[in-house]
Amino acid sequence: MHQTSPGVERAVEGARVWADRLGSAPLRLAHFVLALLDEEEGRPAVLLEHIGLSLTDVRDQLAVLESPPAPPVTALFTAARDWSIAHRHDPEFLTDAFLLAVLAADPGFRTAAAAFGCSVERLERILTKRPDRDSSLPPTLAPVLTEAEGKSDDPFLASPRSETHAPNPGVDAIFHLPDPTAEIDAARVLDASFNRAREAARVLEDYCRFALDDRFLTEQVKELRHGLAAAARKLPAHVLLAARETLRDVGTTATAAGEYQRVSPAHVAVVNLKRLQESLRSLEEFGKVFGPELGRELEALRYRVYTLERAVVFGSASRERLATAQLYVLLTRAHCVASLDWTIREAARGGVDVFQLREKTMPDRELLDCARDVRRWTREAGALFVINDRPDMARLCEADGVHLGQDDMSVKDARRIVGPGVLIGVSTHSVEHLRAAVLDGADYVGIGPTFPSQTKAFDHFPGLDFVRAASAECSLPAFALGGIGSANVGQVVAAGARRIAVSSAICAADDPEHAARLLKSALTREPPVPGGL
Ligand SMILES: Cc1ncc(COP(=O)(O)OP(=O)(O)O)c(N)n1
Ligand SMILES: Cc1ncsc1CCOP(=O)(O)O
Ligand SMILES: [Mg+2]
Repeated sequence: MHQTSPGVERAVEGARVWADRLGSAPLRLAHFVLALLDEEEGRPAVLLEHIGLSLTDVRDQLAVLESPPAPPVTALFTAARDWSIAHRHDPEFLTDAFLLAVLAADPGFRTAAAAFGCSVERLERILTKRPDRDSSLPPTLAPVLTEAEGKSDDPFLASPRSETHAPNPGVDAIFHLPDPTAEIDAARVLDASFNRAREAARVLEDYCRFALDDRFLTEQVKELRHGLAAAARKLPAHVLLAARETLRDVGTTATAAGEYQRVSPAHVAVVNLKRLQESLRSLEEFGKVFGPELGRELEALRYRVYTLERAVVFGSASRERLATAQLYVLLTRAHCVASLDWTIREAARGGVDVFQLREKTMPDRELLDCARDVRRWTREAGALFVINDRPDMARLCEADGVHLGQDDMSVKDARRIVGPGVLIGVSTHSVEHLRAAVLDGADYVGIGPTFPSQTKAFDHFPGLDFVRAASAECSLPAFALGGIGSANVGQVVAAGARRIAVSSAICAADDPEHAARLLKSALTREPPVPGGL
């Protein structure tokens, strides 16, 4: 009677399912391997991924391989048990030992598996930390190393004798702890936390990609996932695998009350950002048990998640607050044909959603008085009010937002003045500026200058190309500006913009309501471009 683990029992049942699925009358060795790989979090799958194999590729190759009929399952059990006794002093063998037994059960199959990277020797070395190449499986199940394996293109197999026992040479020395219980305990936390962090990052990536349609944030999360994978590779697989006992994990049945409640995709993102931070903190702390390097690397990843959280969470709030804002006007009293309050009233009637007070030379006391007036008039008109350049003024006059250029105060410093509830806009002139603004926590961006402007002189115009690039890049509210009027707004919309900011086209118009209406209808006429500004 063999003592197997539930994972092995599931694999034996799964092998029959694979045989049926592939239309094979005899049960073949490949069917066992396919069944073992069905459990993505199981030891065999983790082991193969650790050595750099793609599970999809391995499955595809196994599915078409004409592998030999399997010997009686008791023979496989015996080989796995003997291996487990020899290496783990435990007759109760686990799925990884069973995988080795299956791969070694037939010389032809062993060679075929080695050719696509699943060499018995290579897997065994990782599981046993042994630097030598000789398999310790019983001779019947462990034929000599074949020619085919030595000639493989696989980097792990191409020069087998130069390879040490793990893909990351030297890590065992670093990670080996003198107390095996401490090693297993710490490794078990790391194994679970890596899985948790990887899963949370995947959920977040899906949110950025499919819910936000945000290419830049999606790439940021993907990079983070790769950073996690790179950190995980610094730990030898045998340390993690030896510690993996999901079936005996007391936490798998304990669920918190809120576990199944998610009110929106944004809520899913927030929960998973927290989950990612918590797992990284756990990784960082327990990683320190194995040395300072891993702790430091994981700490850097955790800080990246905080930045990402700000971009995703603040970004979502800004997207919501500015969801319907399409037409934004920069007001300078001297450029208006009549008074500011009349201009605001008329323009708001024509559909202006946001007004910015842009007074570059007004003395502070006058500016604050003016800003307080504009605050009142914009509130009456039901529009948002932003003040240019000056977070201090924004705070004093209770503006809805402040706008900052590349040479103005940083978002971080402005945030300290205006607090969390005030919108911060940032001028951007390139994709690099745009990416930085997203990570800095901007609530919206200005995109420009697009065309030569009567309001401000420029010597460089990122133009419509930048409008196009920006609309493909990020989901933060973005207003194209610079020389935009009724004559060229169509080109801006065609380049992907759904929001614009203008000054002279409305301030200097005899009929600001009509001018605003023309621009607004150009913005709303076109069907929204997917991922457009
Ligand atoms: C909505 C919007 N976008 C860009 C700007 C330009 O800001 P900045 O580059 O700081 O130039 P000044 O306007 O301060 O001269 C803006 N004001 N608003
Ligand atoms: C301040 C500023 N920054 C980029 S374009 C611009 C002025 C926009 O005004 P106009 O719409 O009159 O060109
Ligand atoms: Mg400025």
